[in-house]
Amino acid sequence: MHSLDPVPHLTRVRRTRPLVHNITNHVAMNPMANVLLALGASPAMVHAREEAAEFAGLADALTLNIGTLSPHWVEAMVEAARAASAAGTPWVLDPVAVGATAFRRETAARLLEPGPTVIRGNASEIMALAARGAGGRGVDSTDSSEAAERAAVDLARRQAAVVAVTGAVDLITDGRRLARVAGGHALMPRVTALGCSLTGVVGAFLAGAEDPFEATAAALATYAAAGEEAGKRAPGPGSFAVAFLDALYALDEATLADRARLEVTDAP
Ligand SMILES: Nc1ncnc2c1ncn2[C@@H]1O[C@H](COP(=O)(O)OP(=O)(O)OP(=O)(O)O)[C@@H](O)[C@H]1O
Ligand SMILES: Cc1ncsc1CCO
Ligand SMILES: [Mg+2]
Repeated sequence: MHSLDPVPHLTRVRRTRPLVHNITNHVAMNPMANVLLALGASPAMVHAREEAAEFAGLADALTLNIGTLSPHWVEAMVEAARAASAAGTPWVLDPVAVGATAFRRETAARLLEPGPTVIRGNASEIMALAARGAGGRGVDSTDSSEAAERAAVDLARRQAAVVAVTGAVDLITDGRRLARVAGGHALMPRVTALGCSLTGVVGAFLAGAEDPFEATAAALATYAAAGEEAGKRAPGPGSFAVAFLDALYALDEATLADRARLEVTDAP
């Protein structure tokens, strides 16, 4: 068992206020920007092909999400990914519903090429991506994160990337280490784009981090702690969405240290 303290990572994000460039889906655009602001990062949603690569070169981190694709956006994403990789800027791929259609599979394959720092998806998405095949029904997971453990470790090794699988328990692996983050709240998957927004939070934690595996696990532990706090106050998804932003904003280092349920072992 290795130890991993998420607190210094949250401190770094709030101190440095990283500029996070996101090309995300139409559903996530607003909630994701609000989540990043509540966290203490600076979001920018910049998707035109004419400027995506240039902006990726300025940002502290980039995140790409294939939730509501169109051909123009795909080219913007590919160019932004190449620019980030060339500049040594960390970037995250969120392969929304990748198993559902050929367009998504082909786009994900093109985006794996320039080498994401982190791949963050739900269990069905990570299993489909690892198998290079179909799987899952849509944007919601039909599998548990435990079922995706082997796929996550294999994908991390094949891509030389960190892979994060979210669900009731989150898994994070770099192919060598495996972290489990418990906590969060059952209302989290009942609010749209909370996973997409988490992808932005992972981007914020990657900015200036030495170890992307540790930074990703810290991001997921922070998210789970905020979700747990929000769940104490919200009776349903509508109020949960608001309570979650407030909880993320209010989350202090002592509460994170107290709430974080994070364990790290060797990957199987
Ligand atoms: N049953 C659950 N209990 C606690 N936390 C959960 C549960 N399911 C998901 N979460 C948390 O919700 C967040 C989003 O994960 P989820 O797997 O729902 O992403 P997603 O499917 O990509 O979401 P979306 O596509 O709607 O943005 C993560 O922080 C995860 O830990
Ligand atoms: C609902 C939905 N449809 C495409 S993207 C998205 C946001 C959650 O992934
Ligand atoms: Mg998702």
